[in-house]
Amino acid sequence: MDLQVMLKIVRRFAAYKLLGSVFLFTLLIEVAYTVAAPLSLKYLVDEAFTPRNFQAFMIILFILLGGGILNVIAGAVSDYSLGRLAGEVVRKLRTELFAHIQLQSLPFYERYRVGDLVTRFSADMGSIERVIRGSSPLLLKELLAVALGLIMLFTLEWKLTLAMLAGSVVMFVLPQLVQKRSERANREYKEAQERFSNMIDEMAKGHKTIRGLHQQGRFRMRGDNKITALFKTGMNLHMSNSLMERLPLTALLLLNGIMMGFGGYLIFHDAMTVGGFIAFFTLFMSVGQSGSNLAFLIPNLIESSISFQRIEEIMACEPDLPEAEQPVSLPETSLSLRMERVTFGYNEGTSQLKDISVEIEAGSFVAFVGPSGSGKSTALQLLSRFYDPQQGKVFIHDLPLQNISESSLRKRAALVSQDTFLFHMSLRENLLLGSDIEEADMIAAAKQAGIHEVIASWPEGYDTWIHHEGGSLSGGERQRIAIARALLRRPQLMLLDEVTSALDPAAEADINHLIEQLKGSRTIVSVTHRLSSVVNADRIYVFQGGHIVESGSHQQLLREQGLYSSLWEKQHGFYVSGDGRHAAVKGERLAKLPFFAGMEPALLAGVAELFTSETCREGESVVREGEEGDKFYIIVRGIFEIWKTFAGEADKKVAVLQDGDHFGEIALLRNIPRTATVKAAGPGVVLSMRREAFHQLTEEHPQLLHALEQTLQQRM
Ligand SMILES: Nc1ncnc2c1ncn2[C@@H]1O[C@H](COP(=O)(O)OP(=O)(O)OP(=O)(O)O)[C@@H](O)[C@H]1O
Repeated sequence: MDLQVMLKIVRRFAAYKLLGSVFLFTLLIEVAYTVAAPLSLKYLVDEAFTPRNFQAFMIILFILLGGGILNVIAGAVSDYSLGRLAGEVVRKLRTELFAHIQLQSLPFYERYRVGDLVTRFSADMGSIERVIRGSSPLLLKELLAVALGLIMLFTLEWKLTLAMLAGSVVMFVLPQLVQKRSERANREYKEAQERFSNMIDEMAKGHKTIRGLHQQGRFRMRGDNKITALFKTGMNLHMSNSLMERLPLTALLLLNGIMMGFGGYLIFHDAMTVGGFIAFFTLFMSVGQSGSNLAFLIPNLIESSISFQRIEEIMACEPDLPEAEQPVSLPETSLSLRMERVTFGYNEGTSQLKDISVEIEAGSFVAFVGPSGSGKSTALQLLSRFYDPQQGKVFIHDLPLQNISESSLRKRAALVSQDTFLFHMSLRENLLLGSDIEEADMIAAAKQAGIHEVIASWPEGYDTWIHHEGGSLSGGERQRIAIARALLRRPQLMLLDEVTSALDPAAEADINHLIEQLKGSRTIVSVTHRLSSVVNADRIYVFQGGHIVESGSHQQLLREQGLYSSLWEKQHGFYVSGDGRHAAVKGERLAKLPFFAGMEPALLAGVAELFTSETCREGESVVREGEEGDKFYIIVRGIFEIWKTFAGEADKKVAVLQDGDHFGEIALLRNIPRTATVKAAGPGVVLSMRREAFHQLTEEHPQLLHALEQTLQQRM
């Protein structure tokens, strides 16, 4: 056990001086009584029973009885003071840990997973509490009992006590030898618990994906492995603890032998009375019992000191985004933004943003667009200070972001992200979040976000209880609730991350209309992959590979014929119904696919008719790795992730596709198993064409087949 750790624990007790003193004083009375009681035997036998002295008997009895009553009262006071003391110490530790975790930002939550933190609050705090309430008072009691008992033993018969002490060294030396092993076993068991909790958390949160990708078997296997690890580390811990507990008991047997032998010798040589031996024996048994109780406590103490160290490890994490020493507040006007030569990477050695500069005027509507993974959302996270840049600076209203007080920033700026989190409380509470906003304002915000009618149609309306982080709501509903939640706080700065990605075209048009209305009075930065949403933006920044490669208005960017214009072309040429359930593609759009390039328009119009529209739910797999492929797909709306299995590793997301992308064209040629799984990250609409339908066409127009063969050969 680390002495430093023990000192830190003791220091926590020292903060409660009065309670601590009362506890120690009453404990002393209890121990003194326990130790002195066996001594009465010597006087009972030698002074009262043997000489048949009734008066001495009555005095001893009276003293014993008085001491007993005092002992009972001291015990009750000791229990109360300990209860309060332990409660206060644990409460303070919990509050400090909770507050400290709240100070942390995203990098901390990426380092520590849910299970890591939950285990610290549950198992680790539990073990510390158990030790504070149970083991540490026992430890003190037994230590005092051993110390006082030894003094008494010395007064009774010092030679015998010395002989016993020499023997009892074994009692304490042996457990020391296994202590390191026990500490290691303890740490390993706690880490195994942590890993298991993390897996349960992942399983609960990802149950849709697990089912969607048919991963139950693999998860069961991972679960079995983790349970087996818990079993093995638990067994190891049990064995090392048992060993620690057993060693002193074995040593006690040895000591009994010494006492009988040497004690008998002293009696036979008239160096000790029988009463003295009985008192010595009884007292020694009590001291021995206290000594072995101490040994039983050691595993508990080790466990709690490891738990304490694990909590200290969290407490030692400095917040990644500290508040400035003299933070400034943002004014209540619309706010300008600036990023100056910002470079940022989530991990050391990587850069997701490379030397980017952005200038956003107060009250303007600015969009960040670009391929998936190009860094748009990262830039938004930096603007809302969920991370600090590694190089360069971010300014709001010409104030360095790092100098702005967190409370002012969160009040004036609202980030609406893709992963809306809804709390386990009523919808009303989820919207208001403790603020005293009027009901009418809440409803107005919900109407603006286009969610009021949906909520009003639910039997319990705004009092509907939200379960599973809002998992039973559709992605679009969650997104609109998040927009309403942001709107009703009337922020001057709205940072929107793919807020329309889960909405149908009609709802998307409403939100775009809302943005149009809001701009001017607020500054709006919108990250989106859907370019039709940003045609009216004052300025569009186009991201690629962490750089800003183009910027300007929609018309300017189209004229530049660069990345923006090619993305725009890719996303156009589709027809989508207002409810987003039906889609069709125009022949000229198909001409942009490499294998249809150069085809006659009439022929492409025929190909376009072969497509049928399919809608996909969030988490649904459109194609599954290993399954027979017989369809080719074009994404009309939505974000789709490509997942691949790698032997001996967890499945990996290898790419993300979005509006206008296509996949699975090889299925038009031959029947080979799919090489990856394509899963909808949110609601989506795709157009699909079956191989048989395509082949009917290629029988009449064999050049189609030839073109496709050629393109695929080039790509493979
Ligand atoms: N928390 C994170 N830790 C490590 N890497 C991350 C993290 N978040 C994003 N990335 C990586 O940073 C890069 C940029 O991601 P970002 O989300 O900013 O891109 P994006 O352009 O917004 O794309 P998308 O539209 O797909 O969200 C990607 O390669 C992504 O994998």
